[in-house]
Amino acid sequence: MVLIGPPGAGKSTVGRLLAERWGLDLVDTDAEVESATGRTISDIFVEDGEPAFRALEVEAVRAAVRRPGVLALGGGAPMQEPVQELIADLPVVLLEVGIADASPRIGFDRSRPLLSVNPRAQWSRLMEQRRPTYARLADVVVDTSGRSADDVATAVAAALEDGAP
Ligand SMILES: Nc1ncnc2c1ncn2[C@@H]1O[C@H](COP(=O)(O)OP(=O)(O)O)[C@@H](O)[C@H]1O
Ligand SMILES: O=C(O)C1=C[C@@H](OP(=O)(O)O)[C@@H](O)[C@H](O)C1
Ligand SMILES: [Mg+2]
Repeated sequence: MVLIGPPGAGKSTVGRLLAERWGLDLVDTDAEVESATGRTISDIFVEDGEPAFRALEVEAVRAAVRRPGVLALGGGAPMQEPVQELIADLPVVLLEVGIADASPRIGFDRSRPLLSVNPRAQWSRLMEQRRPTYARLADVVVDTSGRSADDVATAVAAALEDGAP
């Protein structure tokens, strides 16, 4: 199964919790890109630009969908058509969050380069653009506002009828 949603929705955290519950591997595309290149997401954005990061992200998804497990995508990954094609046959769960909950979770440090300047406005603008695509791709939507990551994992599992993917 695949987790999508805005930065701060908890995709990486809830993905790890679900993988533990189900005894499956977790692939977090950001972590894969960092370990494949030996560089941080932030350095890749600054030194090579966003298109270079997006190409690496597609390759991480391509490798991940070959094996069973939980796949946590970066927030921008589902906007790429090749990613949409690669995840088309997998159950897709959208983790929803508003700016009020996302903001303290993210803390808006430099680890998310798209949000390093005027982060709250950037987050809101990006999510306005992305929301229709997220909604179109999602089989299940789980609201994370005011819920712990554990509760979110439970809600995702219940929404998928406790069946591991
Ligand atoms: N439901 C939640 N409630 C509170 N904090 C959360 C929740 N989910 C994740 N977090 C925290 O928010 C931060 C961002 O979570 P992360 O999993 O990296 O989100 P994403 O991968 O969607 O950007 C982390 O510090 C994480 O511990
Ligand atoms: O929204 C985005 O475009 C991005 C989100 C990040 O992942 P998270 O959504 O896990 O924070 C990471 O892939 C990169 O900084 C770009
Ligand atoms: Mg993440």
